[in-house]
Amino acid sequence: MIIALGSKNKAKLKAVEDTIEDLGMKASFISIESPSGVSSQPFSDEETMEGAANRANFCLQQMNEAEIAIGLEGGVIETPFGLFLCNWGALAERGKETLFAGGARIKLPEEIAERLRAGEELGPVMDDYSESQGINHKEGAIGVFTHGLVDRATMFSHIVKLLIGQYEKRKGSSS
Ligand SMILES: O=P(O)(O)OP(=O)(O)OP(=O)(O)OC[C@H]1O[C@@H](n2cnc3c(O)ncnc32)[C@H](O)[C@@H]1O
Ligand SMILES: [Mg+2]
Repeated sequence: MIIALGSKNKAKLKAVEDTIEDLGMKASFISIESPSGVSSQPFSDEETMEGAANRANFCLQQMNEAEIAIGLEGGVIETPFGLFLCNWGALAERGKETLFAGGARIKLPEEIAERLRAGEELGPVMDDYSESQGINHKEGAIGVFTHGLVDRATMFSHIVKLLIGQYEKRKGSSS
C-alpha cells in the first residue's frame, strides 16, 4: 500500500514515517508539495480543516499510485481565553468521504498572538521569538511552549494515527 502526504515539511514527514513504523504497517510513503488553497496563516478551525482537505485531495489526484493521501494543516483559533494553536488532518480515498482528525491545542502567549492578529505568520514569528530558523520543521510552536514535551511531529503523529484508525475501521466494516 502507498500512502501519500501533501507536504514536504519535515515535522509532517516524520509524523507519517513514525506512525507507519509504530503501527507496523506494510506501507510505503511518498510526499509532494500540495497547495492548501486557504490563507498561509489559517485563522479558524474551518479554514484549517479546508486546508488539510484540499492538500489531501490534491495529493491523491496527483499520485495515481497512492491508495490514500493525507493533508496536515496548522492554524490558530480565537477564543474567549486567547489565541490557540489548532491543527487538522484529512485523509482522502478515491470514491469515499474524506476523513478528518484534530490535534492538541494550546494557548499562544499574548505577545505572539498580537503579532498574528496584526497579520504576521506563525512560522517566522516563532523563528524570531526563538532566535532560531525553521522551527516549523522542527519542534514547532507546540514544542517551544510545552518545554519540548510535545513536539510538532509527535502532535501530528497523533492526528495521523486518528486518521489511519478511522480508515482501517471503515475498511474493516466494508469487507
Ligand atoms: O510546508 P507546509 O506543509 O505548508 O508546512 P508549514 O510549516 O507551512 O505548516 P502549515 O502550512 O500547516 O502551517 C500554517 C502556518 O503556521 C505556521 N505554523 C503552524 N504550526 C506551527 C508550529 O507549530 N510552529 C511554527 N510555525 C507553525 C507555519 O509556518 C505556517 O506559517
Ligand atoms: Mg504552509
